[in-house]
Amino acid sequence: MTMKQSRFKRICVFCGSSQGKKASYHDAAVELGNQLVARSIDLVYGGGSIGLMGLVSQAVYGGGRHVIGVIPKTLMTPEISGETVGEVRAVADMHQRKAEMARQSDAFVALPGGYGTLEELLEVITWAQLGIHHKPVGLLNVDGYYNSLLTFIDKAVEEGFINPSARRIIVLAPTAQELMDKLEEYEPYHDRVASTLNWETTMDHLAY
Ligand SMILES: C/C(=C\CNc1ncnc2c1ncn2[C@@H]1O[C@H](COP(=O)(O)O)[C@@H](O)[C@H]1O)CO
Repeated sequence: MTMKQSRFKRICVFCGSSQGKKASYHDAAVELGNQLVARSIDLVYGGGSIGLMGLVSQAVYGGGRHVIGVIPKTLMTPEISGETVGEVRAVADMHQRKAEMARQSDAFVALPGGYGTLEELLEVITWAQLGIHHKPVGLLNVDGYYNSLLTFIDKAVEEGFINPSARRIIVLAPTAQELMDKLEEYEPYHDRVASTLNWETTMDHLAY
């Protein structure tokens, strides 16, 4: 398959350190890895080989692309996180990990996952809302896994806690191919107030 040159060099994937119960989660992780390979995009992720994290990283590495696993030293043992394929970047803690993953990437994609995935996803959405970065944030809603989160977010919009224009920060699709196509077209979100904020001292490395 010939593919147009992607606008992205590296994409950061957040996903479960478990595989979940449905084969569709497993399949989506492999399919996302294959999409990155087909589009000549490298992977940044949380390191290790467990759960969906292992599946997506092995698909990208096996397809010949570069993989960067950013992992806190405490989680680096094979008993806890397994082996990382590709390049390992050891960091001091979870905060440094997220900053480094964000710094290294041109976009973010979340697959199904638990608390860790949700926290990573919501942080990059919040950072986009505040104008800390202008990188696309994709949500791969495999088998409607995130429907209840999306319903909650719509409720927060309705109740006046999320600006309707900020709802579009989340780029949503049910398959990896559709999501990647949408991310390629995404126009960065800009908030009038956020655009006046100056994050340069700590966050200028995130500018897209
Ligand atoms: C100590 C335990 C698990 C350690 N496993 C992890 N290894 C690597 N990265 C992890 C781990 N746990 C969380 N992460 C990060 O959060 C996301 C996955 O978390 P989730 O809660 O499984 O959704 C992932 O993107 C990583 O960056 C306890 O068993």
